[in-house]
Amino acid sequence: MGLPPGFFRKYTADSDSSFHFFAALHYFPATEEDGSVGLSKHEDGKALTFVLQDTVGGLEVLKDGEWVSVEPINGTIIINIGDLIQVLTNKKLKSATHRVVRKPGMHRHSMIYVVNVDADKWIEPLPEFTDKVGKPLVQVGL
Ligand SMILES: O=C(O)CCC(=O)C(=O)O
Ligand SMILES: [Fe+2]
Repeated sequence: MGLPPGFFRKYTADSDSSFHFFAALHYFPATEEDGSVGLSKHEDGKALTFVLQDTVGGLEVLKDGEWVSVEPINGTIIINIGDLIQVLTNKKLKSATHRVVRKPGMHRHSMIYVVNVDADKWIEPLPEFTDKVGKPLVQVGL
């Protein structure tokens, strides 16, 4: 990204207010009654999400208007860019739209670790990612 090592440390100095969190998720098998939506399409709102999924699959990412399956690869962790990083980088790094589709007859498990920033940090595009006027494309206060 062209930023010095440790640059983001100042955004997570106060771990009490940044409230990173871990969650273990269980998706039940799809049924005719309930359908197959596990998580409807969304973008992650914080800084980063680390996702560890089992071998069932079902995580999909929207790429050029098409849903692409994020196939489970043993021993890998998926890192999702969240909205906060998208804003800081002025959309150079994109917060991907994704969803989880449940499969018939299969329980799915995943674990997520969400990295946030401190509650009092102002989030707008960093000068390194703006034009000469420094004009942000979007601005969010958290
Ligand atoms: O369960 C997964 O694989 C992804 C979960 C997810 O996208 C989320 O919790 O935001
Ligand atoms: Fe997500």
